[in-house]
Amino acid sequence: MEIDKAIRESNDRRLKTKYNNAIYVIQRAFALYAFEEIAFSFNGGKDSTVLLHLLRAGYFLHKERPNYSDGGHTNCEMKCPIRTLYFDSPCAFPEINSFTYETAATYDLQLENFRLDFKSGLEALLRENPIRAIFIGTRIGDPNAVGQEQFSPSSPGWPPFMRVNPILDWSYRDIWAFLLTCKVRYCSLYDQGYTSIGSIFDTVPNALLCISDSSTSKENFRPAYLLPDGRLERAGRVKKLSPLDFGDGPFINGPNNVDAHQTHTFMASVIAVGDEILFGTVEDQLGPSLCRKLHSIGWAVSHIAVVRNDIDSVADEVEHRKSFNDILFIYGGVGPLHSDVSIAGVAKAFGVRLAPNEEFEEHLRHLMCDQYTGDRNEMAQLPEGITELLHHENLLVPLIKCQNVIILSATNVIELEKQWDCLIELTSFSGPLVSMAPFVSKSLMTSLSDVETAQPLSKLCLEFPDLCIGCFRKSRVGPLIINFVGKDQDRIDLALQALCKKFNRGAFSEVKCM
Ligand SMILES: Cc1cc2nc3c(=O)[nH]c(=O)nc-3n(C[C@H](O)[C@H](O)[C@H](O)COP(=O)(O)O)c2cc1C
Ligand SMILES: Nc1ncnc2c1ncn2[C@@H]1O[C@H](COP(=O)(O)OP(=O)(O)OP(=O)(O)O)[C@@H](O)[C@H]1O
Ligand SMILES: [Mg+2]
Repeated sequence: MEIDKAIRESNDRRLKTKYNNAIYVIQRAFALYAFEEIAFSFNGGKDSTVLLHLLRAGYFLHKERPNYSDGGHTNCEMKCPIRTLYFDSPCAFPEINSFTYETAATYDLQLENFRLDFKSGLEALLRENPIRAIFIGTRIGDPNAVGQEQFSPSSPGWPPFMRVNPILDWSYRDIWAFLLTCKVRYCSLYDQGYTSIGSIFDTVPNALLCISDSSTSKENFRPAYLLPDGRLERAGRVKKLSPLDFGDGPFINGPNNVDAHQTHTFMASVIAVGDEILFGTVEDQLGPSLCRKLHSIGWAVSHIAVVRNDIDSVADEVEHRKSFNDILFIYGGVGPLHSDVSIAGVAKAFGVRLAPNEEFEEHLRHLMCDQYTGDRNEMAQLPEGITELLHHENLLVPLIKCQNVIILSATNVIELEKQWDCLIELTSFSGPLVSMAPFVSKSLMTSLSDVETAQPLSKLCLEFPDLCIGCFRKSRVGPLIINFVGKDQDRIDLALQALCKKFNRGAFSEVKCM
């Protein structure tokens, strides 16, 4: 069988291991379920193309004992008449559509076409025709791979079937090594710079493969297999909104919802991890800096905490804060040292274990070169099932997001600045850090005593519950500064006038710069 032969003859040991593991999963599925009860979810993408050929090889090895005495040349176009599900969509690229249909015909796939969304299509299918297992080309790093294993039952609320993910642990490089080693056809879009293909509305060629021709000012793209860094596979995908990502948080109305922008203020909390800050030997500068940054994009900060380098202290704080805030930032205690417990604390707060994250491991390997200590590198262990890596070309290592917790590796303000800018670029439109209507503020200064101002100010707070009216003084004997913060300039002006009216003219002066 040509696929099996090509891999066996290759010198790529990593590819061989990945291939053997995937074939093992496929054979397990063929042994567990009747052939008629198994389906293959095929959409013409590169991952499902790899899976198709693995299924052909697995089916061949399952059906017949391999016979290499003829050099493996028989069954060159080995068919695999497996039930194949294609969720056809008017938004699919025509190249993807034609590749899917042509490939299905070439290999005798029993194509069942759906013009419905995945869930409704699967519900209709399972009502009519029992299916117990579906092969899917999901890979770690796909947004929907979180929490999945090679055999994962469908999610609650979905019709019941087993999702079989034979290439879950394959990297971008593995995918291309396989397609090129086996010399199989793949969709032509991958030769035009597309590296991951969604709909025509959310997919463009990957800018990292662009070769601009200055003489014609035309843009050309190198083929997908030349992408030097598989971590940026999805750079051509316009990020979609996921209302589930943050439960009732900033996603719920979507970023374009004017109402959400104008009337809501999202809430963030900041957690610093560091015994040194608590000893007073190190001054935390990241917390105040994060507060300013959050304020500048219209977010309110509900709380800053400093906790010890201790898993339970981190876990308690995260657990307590994560449900009351739209986002939590945590920094300090990130790394390979004994005191770096923040990631473990986050895992504990969510009740999940730490598990090796292959994608993250690849980044660390890249970063550390010979210092990297291989599979046992503790830094590559991330909270299982809740971690999403946020990639940006300016970051050597992606940011780690565990549901609504962002783990920052920054240790000083300059590093924080860089991570923040990337985070904003990645998420200010599509979440989690949706930019909100900015805050506006005005400040008044007065030499009136606290006793004189206390009651009128209390009343003012009741009259303007939408504003944050705060007071502070730089010294006990110096002037009192009254700060009005809100999202509506007119309301702030009204509150200022209302306060001034309660006292003699000239009792207050406006402070320009705070
Ligand atoms: C055959 C099949 C089964 C799926 N089963 C589930 C499921 O059990 N739970 C779930 O949340 N999503 C399920 N999905 C949806 C996927 O998680 C994901 O949305 C889909 O692969 C599209 O990825 P995209 O949104 O990146 O295009 C399934 C999709 C397919 C094609
Ligand atoms: N429209 C669809 N019809 C059938 N299966 C689908 C569809 N969309 C996704 N799938 C299944 O989900 C898997 C993951 O989709 P995903 O888009 O991540 O990968 P791909 O399309 O194979 O490759 P690429 O990442 O290059 O787009 C596919 O391999 C396929 O098994
Ligand atoms: Mg795709």
